[in-house]
Amino acid sequence: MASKEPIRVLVTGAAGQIGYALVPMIARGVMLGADQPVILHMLDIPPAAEALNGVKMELVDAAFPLLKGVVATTDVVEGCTGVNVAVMVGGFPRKEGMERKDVMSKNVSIYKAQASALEKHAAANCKVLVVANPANTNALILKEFAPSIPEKNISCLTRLDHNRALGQISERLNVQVSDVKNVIIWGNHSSTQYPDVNHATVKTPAGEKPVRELVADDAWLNGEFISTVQQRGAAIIKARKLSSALSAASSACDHIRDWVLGTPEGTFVSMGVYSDGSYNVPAGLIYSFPVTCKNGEWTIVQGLAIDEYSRKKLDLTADELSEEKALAYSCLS
Ligand SMILES: NC(=O)c1ccc[n+]([C@@H]2O[C@H](COP(=O)([O-])OP(=O)(O)OC[C@H]3O[C@@H](n4cnc5c(N)ncnc54)[C@H](O)[C@@H]3O)[C@@H](O)[C@H]2O)c1
Ligand SMILES: O=C(O)C[C@H](O)C(=O)O
Repeated sequence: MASKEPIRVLVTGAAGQIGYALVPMIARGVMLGADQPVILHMLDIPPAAEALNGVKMELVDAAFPLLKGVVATTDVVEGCTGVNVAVMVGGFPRKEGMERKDVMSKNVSIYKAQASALEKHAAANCKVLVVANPANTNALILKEFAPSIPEKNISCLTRLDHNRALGQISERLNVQVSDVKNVIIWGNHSSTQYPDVNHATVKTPAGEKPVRELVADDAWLNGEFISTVQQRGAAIIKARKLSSALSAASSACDHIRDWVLGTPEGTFVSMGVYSDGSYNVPAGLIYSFPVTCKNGEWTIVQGLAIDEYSRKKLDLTADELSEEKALAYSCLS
């Protein structure tokens, strides 16, 4: 059987800690499939060039059968040329005690510059995932400064929050995480996000049951559960003195895999995507919605009932994103 053509995957910030966890996952087929050859493009900035070269040496040493080539560069044009998937991790991470807004000005100017490079040099139909914070707003800036990239091709990572929500429910109910599905992260990848279990279910021997019915503790679901998921990034920073890396890398693989290869029938996942006004979320924000994916395209799940409690939470996180958007533009001007 003829083998598939390699897919070129760009990872920016590849010498950083998420990059170090992510590139071996991609080279092993975790992101695009066990039969899909890949060529890795790794981009970082000149102060990280030596470390980046060290990562390249380790990729060679690991002798990954699917890895058909490695481009390790500090030249943004070389990094972006011909890429089919771009995972944008490069930027300055939040440290203990910093608010996400503190990292805004540094990161939005990077995303403005890299938008132009991707627009000019990436493959047509390149799919872009922004991981670096503020993830939704960096993705929005990338979209606005790369007007020829279709908006459906630009997304940001909230799958980590989604997976965190699955993990919390699985621990609480003592069930396999793979038996929990259809949690939703609405809004911003920040502490205003709304982790919603109102449509989530668990596979049980007696069929699928609603999470709310099985947990049978609305005070926990509306209180500690939500704040644990919202604050998980900060809790990891406090514990590790570094922000999450292996879980972020793994969730980035989940995001791209489902986008490219499709979501299982009856399952939805959370992705930060350009709002079309669904669920009365203002158009023109990158907002996390429940989506299904098929044939390489995501579609927002429509028609889910939103109660009054949820409505307020959807609006609160939208308001924060509108403020971030204004702040980002003020940083750029
Ligand atoms: N969306 C999420 O779920 C999520 C989760 C965890 C972390 N993050 C964010 O991901 C980003 C990366 O985190 P990390 O822990 O890997 O940070 P890190 O500091 O270890 O790595 C970042 C890398 O980016 C590089 N870099 C800086 N400017 C760059 C540029 N202009 N072009 C290319 N590379 C550049 C740095 O040299 C560094 O190697 C941070 O913004 C962090 O807050 C997001
Ligand atoms: O919260 C952060 O700044 C880190 C990261 O976005 C995370 O969610 O782990």
